[in-house]
Amino acid sequence: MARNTVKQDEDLKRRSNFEIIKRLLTYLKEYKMKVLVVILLMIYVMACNILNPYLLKIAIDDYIGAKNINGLMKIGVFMTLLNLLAMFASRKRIRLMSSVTNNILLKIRQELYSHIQKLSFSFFDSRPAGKILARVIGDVNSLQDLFTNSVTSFIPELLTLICVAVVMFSMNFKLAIAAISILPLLAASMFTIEVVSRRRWQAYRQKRSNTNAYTHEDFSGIKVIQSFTAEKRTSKSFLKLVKEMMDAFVSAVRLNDLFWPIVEISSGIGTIIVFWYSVKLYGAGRVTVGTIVAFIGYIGMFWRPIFNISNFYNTLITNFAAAERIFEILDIPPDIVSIHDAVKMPRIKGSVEFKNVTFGYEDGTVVLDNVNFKVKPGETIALVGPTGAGKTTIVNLISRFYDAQKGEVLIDGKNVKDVEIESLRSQMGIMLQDTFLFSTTIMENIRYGKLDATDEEVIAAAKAVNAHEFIMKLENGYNTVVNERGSRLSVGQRQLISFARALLANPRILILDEATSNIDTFTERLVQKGIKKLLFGRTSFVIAHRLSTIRDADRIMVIDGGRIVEEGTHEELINLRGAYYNLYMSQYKFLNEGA
Ligand SMILES: Nc1ncnc2c1ncn2[C@@H]1O[C@H](COP(=O)(O)OP(=O)(O)OP(=O)(O)O)[C@@H](O)[C@H]1O
Repeated sequence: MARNTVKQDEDLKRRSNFEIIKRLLTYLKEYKMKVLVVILLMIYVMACNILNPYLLKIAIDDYIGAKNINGLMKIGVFMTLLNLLAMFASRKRIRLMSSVTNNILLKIRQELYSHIQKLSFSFFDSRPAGKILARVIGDVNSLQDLFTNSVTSFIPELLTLICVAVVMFSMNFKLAIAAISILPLLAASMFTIEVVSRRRWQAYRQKRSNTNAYTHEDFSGIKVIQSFTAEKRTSKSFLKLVKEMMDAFVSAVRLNDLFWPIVEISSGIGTIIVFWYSVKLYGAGRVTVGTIVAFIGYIGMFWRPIFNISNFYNTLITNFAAAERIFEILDIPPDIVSIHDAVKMPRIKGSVEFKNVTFGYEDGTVVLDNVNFKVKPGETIALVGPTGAGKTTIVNLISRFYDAQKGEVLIDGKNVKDVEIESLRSQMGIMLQDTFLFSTTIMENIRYGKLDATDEEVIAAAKAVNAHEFIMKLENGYNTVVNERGSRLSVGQRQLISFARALLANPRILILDEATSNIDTFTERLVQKGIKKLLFGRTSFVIAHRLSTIRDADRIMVIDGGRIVEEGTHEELINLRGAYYNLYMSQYKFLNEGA
């Protein structure tokens, strides 16, 4: 998948209008009864609007002229009731339709959210989080107008248009043809605008997404920005992105502004044609004055729905780009999925084997090159090697975050591709270097390891990894709320909490990317003890940075250039005087000896 950055526009496949409309309509299907009621209510309101002038005409001509107070009262009461009802109908329509729209938006958002959660790491590798956020929030919001006002008004407007056209054609065929003669020209102009406008709206959304992604990235990295006093530079980049977004918006809106003049001019020309032709027909004695007067009246009624339908079309174009962006994500198939007849992974005993595994993140690159190893249940493996060697990649394949291009990854003799992903991952504990804590209480953060754990179980896990003591010293103990990512805690404290979380999950295979950060000796001891407790009784892979962890491991695998270059215990490898020895001499000995 091509990689996208915050400042770069995304590539989007263009879809046909028909495809988008069809797909949007599927969301309305579930609410067809409600939508029908909304349409009927709208038709009622429109009929009232059409009837009002007629009733007024009767009141003036038949009752006021004839001084018929009784008749006038009756028609007055009738009109009041009719319009009161129309008012209620309008309110009901708005409420009903906004509830339908909100439900649809909720559904689309949920669909997007749960779909994105199923997508593999490679999807997230390929685009910044802010751009994903822009689609789930911004683009879905854009559909609101489309559903609330446009979809339902389209049908009544079309009906009105058809009714008026039928009346006009039945009154005088030739005049009716004259009245609609301008329509093909109008349709052609609209179509031309649509093609360009759609592209411009898509460009605007791309720019908006870039700004969103940049802001997201910027605020996530605000500490780095401030510590390198890069505020001015980032502000400049932000301004540039915002300006690009604004320009794209202006360019799209400018085109939209052409819509109304075109419709107005067409309506004007249409009316002039009817006038001119009526005079001609009247001169030839082929039409009465009454017909001409009625026709002029109907021309107005004919153009109003055209105005409204054009408005609908305009909204459609403006928001098609959002729909396109939403559907694009929904249509990305997750590439790491359970196969059709996947079996549930039984309780894992813990043997792990790599058989001729070759893997690259992108086509044509090789990160792991024909890797082979076997690990027995309960063994602790320390993965060491220079940066970029492929250590994280190995553990990524064990958890099946990516699939190997060649070879097999076997757990208890079963290929990870043949088992249900959930049953596999639920038995694995993955602890990343950068401990991720959510902005909630410490209790809830630990409970993340086992959602149904009782408070007592949470506390027991915290005690086991020596986290209890420091937690109790916090102002609200386990109910202390940590900031986003846990930034109010020290690195060591965050690690201890993540150990408790992992211990609570009680995984059969543990993957630990050991943090490198220096912490005070006291916390370091606690962390070391915590690690020991965690590793006990389960197969573990530790991307090790502490000499103590490496020494305690049953086996050390030295990875370099995507291959296992040495394997053995600390002593064996030191005696070998090879890659590990060199690594040890250059890194671990001096950095970790004191730990
Ligand atoms: N998501 C990714 N997409 C593309 N390439 C990647 C990705 N993750 C890692 N790589 C590349 O794969 C190679 C191995 O990376 P890996 O993260 O496995 O190294 P590592 O041994 O864990 O390094 P470190 O000790 O620095 O964490 C590196 O060249 C890296 O640039």
